[in-house]
Amino acid sequence: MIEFHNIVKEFHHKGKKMTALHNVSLKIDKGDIYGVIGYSGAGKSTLLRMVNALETPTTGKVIVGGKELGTISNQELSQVKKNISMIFQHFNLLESKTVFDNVALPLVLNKVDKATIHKRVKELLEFVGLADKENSYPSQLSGGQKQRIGIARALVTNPEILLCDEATSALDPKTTVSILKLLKRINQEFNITILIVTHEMEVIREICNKVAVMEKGNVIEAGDVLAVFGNPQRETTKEFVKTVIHDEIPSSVVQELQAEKRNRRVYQLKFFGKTASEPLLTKLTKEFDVDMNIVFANVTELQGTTLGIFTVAFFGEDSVLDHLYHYVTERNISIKEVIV
Ligand SMILES: Nc1ncnc2c1ncn2[C@@H]1O[C@H](COP(=O)(O)OP(=O)(O)OP(=O)(O)O)[C@@H](O)[C@H]1O
Repeated sequence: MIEFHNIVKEFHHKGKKMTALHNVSLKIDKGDIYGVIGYSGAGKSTLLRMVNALETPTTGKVIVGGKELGTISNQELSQVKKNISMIFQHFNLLESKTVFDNVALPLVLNKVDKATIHKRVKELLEFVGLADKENSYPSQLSGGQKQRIGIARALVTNPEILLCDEATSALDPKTTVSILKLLKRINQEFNITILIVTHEMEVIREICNKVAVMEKGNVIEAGDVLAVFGNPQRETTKEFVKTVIHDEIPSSVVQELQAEKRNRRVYQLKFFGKTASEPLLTKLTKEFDVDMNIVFANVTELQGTTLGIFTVAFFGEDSVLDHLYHYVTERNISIKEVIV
C-alpha cells in the first residue's frame, strides 16, 4: 500500500546541509496500523509527509497504491492524494467555523453537492460520537473532542489511508486511549490503512500491528510489534519498551534477595501467551526439585496476546541451576541471568 525505497532527505538551511533521512526503506501493507516511533528530530514527520507529497525525497522512491509519486502526472498525484487524509497533534481546525463546517470543508472544496455533504457530515459526527456538537465552535470543545472532529473531517472523503502525526500527544492519558480506540475502529470497520508517527510507546502498544523505530534519520528496527517488543535489539528500542514494560527489579526486592543466605540464581524469563508461564515454572520446581520465588512480574497485553516478563529466584545447587537454565533455553524460551 505504501512503500519507501532507500529514501534520503536532505535539507539545506543557511548554506548548511542536514540529512533528515538516511536510506530509509519500509513497507506498509493494506490494513496495517503501522507505528513509527522515535525521539524528537528522528525524521518521523518528514517520512510521514512524503506519503501525501508534502515532502519529496532527495533520492529514493515513495510508492503509494502502486504509483511512484515522483514519476506520475499532477493529475494522477491529486488522484492519489484524494485517497489520503491526515490528522495532527494540534488538530488544525478552523476556529471561525462551526464543527459542521469544519468537517464539511474537504467536501466543499471538492464541490460536492449540499445534500450529500449534509448526509455525510451527519454520519461522521454520529460515528465519532459528537452529533450534538455540530453547531459548536472548536473553542467550545475539549482536546479529545477536537481530535474527534479532526478525525471526522479526515474520514469525510472516504480515504484509504489515514496519516496521524502525533495525534494523541496533546491529550491526557484517558483521552488518548479513547482516541486510539476510535482509530482502531476506523481501521477495522472501514479497512483504512493507518500510518501513525509518535514518541509514545503507549500508542504502539494499544493499536499498532507493526512498528518501526527511528533514530537520527535511520530505521533501526522494524517488524511485528510483538517481535520488536518481545526482543528489542537496539538501545533506543529498549528504552522505548521500558516505558511500557517494566523489567527492573525494585530496590526493596534486591535488598531482600541480597539478604537471602541460600544459594540462588535469579533468572528473567519471557513468555508469550497468557498461560504459558505457570506450567513451566511449576514444572521447573518439580523437575529440578528447587524452590522458587517470583520476585518481580510484569504482564502486558499486545496484539491480542500477552507478553509476560518474570524475574524468578531459584534456590538450589549451582549444577542443578545450570541444568535448569539449559532446560529452558532448549525449549526456546527467553531466559537470562540477572545479577543481584
Ligand atoms: N523544512 C525543514 N528545513 C530544515 N530542516 C528540517 C525541515 N524539516 C525538518 N527538518 C529537520 O529534519 C530533522 C527531522 O525532523 P522531523 O520533524 O522529521 O523529526 P521528528 O522525528 O518528526 O521530530 P518531532 O517529533 O520533533 O517532530 C530535524 O533535525 C529537523 O530539524
